[in-house]
Amino acid sequence: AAGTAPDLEALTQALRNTTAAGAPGAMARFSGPDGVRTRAVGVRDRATGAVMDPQARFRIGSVSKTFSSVVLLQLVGEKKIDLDAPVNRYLPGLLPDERITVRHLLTHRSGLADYTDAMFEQTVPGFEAVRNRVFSYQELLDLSLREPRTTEPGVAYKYSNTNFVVVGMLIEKATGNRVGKEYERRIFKPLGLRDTTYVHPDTRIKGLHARGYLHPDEAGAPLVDSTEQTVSWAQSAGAVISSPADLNTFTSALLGGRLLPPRLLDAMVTATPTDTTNTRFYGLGLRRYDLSCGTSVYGHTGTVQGFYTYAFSTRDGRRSLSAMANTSNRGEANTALGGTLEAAFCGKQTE
Ligand SMILES: CC1(C)S[C@@H]2[C@H](NC(=O)CCCC[C@H](NC(=O)C[NH3+])C(=O)[O-])C(=O)N2[C@H]1C(=O)[O-]
Repeated sequence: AAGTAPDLEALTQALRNTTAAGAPGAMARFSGPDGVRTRAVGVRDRATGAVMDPQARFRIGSVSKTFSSVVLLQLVGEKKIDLDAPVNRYLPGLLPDERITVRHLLTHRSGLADYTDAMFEQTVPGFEAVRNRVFSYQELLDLSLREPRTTEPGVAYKYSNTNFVVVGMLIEKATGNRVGKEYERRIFKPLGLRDTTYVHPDTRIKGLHARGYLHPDEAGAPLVDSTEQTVSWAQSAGAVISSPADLNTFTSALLGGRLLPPRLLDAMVTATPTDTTNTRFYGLGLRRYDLSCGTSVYGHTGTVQGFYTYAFSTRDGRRSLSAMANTSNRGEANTALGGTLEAAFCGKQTE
C-alpha cells in the first residue's frame, strides 16, 4: 500500500543499540496495513539464556495510565463523572484543594507531588523495600500529601503517579468495582486481550514472560532480577501486565475509535507540550510524540522495575508499534529503544 513501510533494518539496529546500552534483551512488534512484523534481540532470561520472545508478557508500567484513562473517560461518556468537576465532588474531603478537577489528574496538572521520587531515590533499596508490600490507595495519596504541591491546579504540567492513583479511587467509587474488574469488562474482554491482566497484588507474571532486571546505582554492581513484585506502589498508575500483540491491539483500537466516542477521543488526544522540544505532548492519560517525518503518534511509555516500554499508534490506529527492553533504569537504553518509533513510523517511503 502506498505510504510508509517500517524500516526493519533500522528497527533491528535500534534493538541492538538498546542491548549494547545495557538491556539483556529487547523486542518490537509493528502492526500495519501490510501485516505484522516482529524483531527481538538478546535474552528474556539471563539465568537460562532463553532468547527474547515477541510473544512474551511483561509489566507495562505507566502504559497502564492509558488503560485507566479509557475507563474514566467511558464513565464521563456515561455521565457518571464530569471531567471538569472537582475531584472532591466524588470523593469528599479527599484532596486538600477543592480546585483540583478530574481533568487536572488526567493531564498531570493537579500539582499533587509524586511520592515515587522519594520512594525510589535509591533504586535497589527503594525497590526491595516495596516489592512485596501491599499499599491502599489512601496510603499512597498520604505519601504524596506529605510533600508540598508542585503547582497551583491547572497552571503547569508536572508528571505525577499520584494523579492516576486518584483516578483509580474515582473509578472504584463511581463503579463500586475494583479497577481490575473494570479493565476486564471494558477493555481486556471486548478487545480479546488474552495476554493482558491486572493481578495486583499477586507478584507473578503468569505464562510465557520476560524477566526484568535493574541496574543498581553503584557502577559495576551486578544486575538485580526484579521480575516478581506486587507493583502495589503503582496499581492503577502502573500495574498492568501485557504483551506486544495486545498493546498493538489496544492502541490501535483506542485511536481507531473502538473504545471511546469521537468527542471523548478528540479530548483525549488534545495535548499540550511537556517540554521545550515541541515534539513531546500529553493529553488525557495519553502521550503524543511528533516524529521527524511529520507523523504524530499517540500512546504511552512505561518504566517499572526491570521493564521499559513504548506503545504507540498513528491517529487513525492503522499503524501500531510496541517495544520493550527488560531493564528500566539505563537512560541510554531507553533512548535507544525509542529509535524503534522512527524506524517503524518514518521507515521507508513506498510507492
Ligand atoms: C515518567 C516515567 C519515566 S516515571 C513513571 C512511572 N514509573 C515510575 O514512577 C517508577 C520510577 C522509578 C523506577 C526505577 N527508577 C529508579 O529507581 C531510579 N532511582 C526504574 O528505572 O525501574 C512510569 O512508568 N512512568 C514513566 C513514563 O510515563 O514514561
